[in-house]
Amino acid sequence: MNRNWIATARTLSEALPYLQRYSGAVVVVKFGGNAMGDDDAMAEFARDMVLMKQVGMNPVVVHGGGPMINSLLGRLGIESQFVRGKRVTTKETVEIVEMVLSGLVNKRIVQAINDAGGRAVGISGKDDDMMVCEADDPELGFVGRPVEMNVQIIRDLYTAGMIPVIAPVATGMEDNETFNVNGDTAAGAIAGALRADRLLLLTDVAGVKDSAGEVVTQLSPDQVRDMIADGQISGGMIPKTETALMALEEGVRAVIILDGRVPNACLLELFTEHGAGSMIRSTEPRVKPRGLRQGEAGL
Ligand SMILES: Nc1ncnc2c1ncn2[C@@H]1O[C@H](COP(=O)(O)OP(=O)(O)O)[C@@H](O)[C@H]1O
Ligand SMILES: CC(=O)N[C@@H](CCC(=O)OP(=O)(O)O)C(=O)O
Repeated sequence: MNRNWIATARTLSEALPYLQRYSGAVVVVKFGGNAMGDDDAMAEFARDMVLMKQVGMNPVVVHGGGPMINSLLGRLGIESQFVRGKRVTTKETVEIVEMVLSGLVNKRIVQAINDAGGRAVGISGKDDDMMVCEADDPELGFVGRPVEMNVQIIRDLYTAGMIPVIAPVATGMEDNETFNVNGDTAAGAIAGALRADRLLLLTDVAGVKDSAGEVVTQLSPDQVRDMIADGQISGGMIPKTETALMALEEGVRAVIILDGRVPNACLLELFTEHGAGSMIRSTEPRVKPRGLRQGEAGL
């Protein structure tokens, strides 16, 4: 018998406890612009989402698209400026941001998931007033901080068999303003409001690294706070880990920061003993299941 077939059968068999464990689980996946890569990488990500849905999980995709916004702004002769990881967003820029995120990037992901056999529906925080924001910081202009979440639309979509794909653009409380929301912030707010079982933050590093450059596979919120305080966590990893802490406080069971450029990163994390990246959670250590009865909670 072909050895590859035997290995494939074993891999499927080994995935059984994880498939049981995650049946019905809500998994919010933040797909950052840097993790998106080329068409092949996009197609692979889409297949992972469709597989998760097929085996009974409820994936919810929240995407970024910072590099794509930079590119269009550059072509228009507008310089990109960031303060503490967030884009300074003028009234003019916010139009470009919405065009790129709700248009180009959102529909590219929707199309890839549909091509892989799923049923993706693209929305932004504006749809059904899902995410209502106020200004984050006057220095940043039209950058929003979510203050009111109405996530029933997301539940309706995944209950009906669809995969929601969400652009981090939102409505303001007054004057019909449009706000640009950092993708990590939006994913954390959505995962928190859904009380998601998992929040996966796909980025372009292997995980949270310590001062020796080693990925720390398991972290408690206190360890994360210490690493921010002593400078081991810096730059773009600060808003990411702060988002993780906030999501945990709101009831998300665990947050994983992982490298989205690794093939099948989400499947590797969810369906193998190996796991991937850095898991941040409050209580028990990272225990992998030995085999659960159908319907038994194991998260
Ligand atoms: N302790 C750390 N572990 C890993 N990455 C870190 C750490 N501290 C700072 N970083 C930086 O954070 C970056 C990830 O944040 P960012 O570039 O904003 O990601 P994304 O664009 O995917 O949202 C890494 O590329 C790395 O340069
Ligand atoms: C306020 C703010 O910074 N918004 C981000 C939204 C996109 C994003 O977060 O994209 P990545 O996940 O690819 O970085 C921006 O304008 O770039």
